[in-house]
Amino acid sequence: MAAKIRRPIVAGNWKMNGNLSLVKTMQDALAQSQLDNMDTVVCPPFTLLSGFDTQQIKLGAQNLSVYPNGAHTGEISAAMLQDVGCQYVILGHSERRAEQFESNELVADKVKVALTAGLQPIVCVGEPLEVRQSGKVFDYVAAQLDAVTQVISQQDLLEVVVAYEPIWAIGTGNTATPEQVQEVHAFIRNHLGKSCQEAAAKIRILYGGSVNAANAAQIFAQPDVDGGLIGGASLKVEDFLAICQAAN
Ligand SMILES: O=C[C@H](O)COP(=O)(O)O
Repeated sequence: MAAKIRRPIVAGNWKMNGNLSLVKTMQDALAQSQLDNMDTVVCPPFTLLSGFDTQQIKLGAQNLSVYPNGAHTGEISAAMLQDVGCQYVILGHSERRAEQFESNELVADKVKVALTAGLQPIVCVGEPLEVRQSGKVFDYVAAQLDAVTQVISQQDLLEVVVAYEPIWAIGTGNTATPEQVQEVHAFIRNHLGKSCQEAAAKIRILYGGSVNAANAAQIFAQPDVDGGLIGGASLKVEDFLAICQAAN
């Protein structure tokens, strides 16, 4: 396999899980690991963000408000995420698109807010099962990407991380095959290249959807896969470390 020019990332999306005890065990385990050739990012719920030592761990949030600080009850701003040491923020996760009715346009606006604040967005895209069965995966993913590229500059696109997460693979154990993953990742890279050729070469594209310690290495070995966005397995310290090792 040819060496990859892009630095791998593995991000653990805890979703609405975890507690202070898991923060401590994850923090201690990652501090002792020697994952020097990659970026390891933990994305716990907002309430646990300040429990991590950002000297040792890269932190990400799972969402941000499209608004700046002010009278927006229940919202968390980009400035607040920076204040607790976040470098990344997951945006457009399919669970938020479905449960919180986040449109392509709202996700794109949030990406712009994150970039303006100096946070690196991890932008999630990916199709539901019926779209895959109808053969329209590329059209679906292209529309999600285009909403973002229409509102940000080519320079800002270089700071974006994309996560391809087919919805049918999330939390189901039905991991996409390495061939299915590579096919869509190559499409994403090529499609982004139409907006910015430099981005096509440099942008990091993660796969998410039932990645575990057993299947990570084979998925990460695909040429256009630069790491993973990990859900369930990121809550188990040993499994998460094993997945990170596979990327390292
Ligand atoms: O953000 C993470 C993804 O939704 C994947 O979740 P999963 O690893 O539990 O399938």
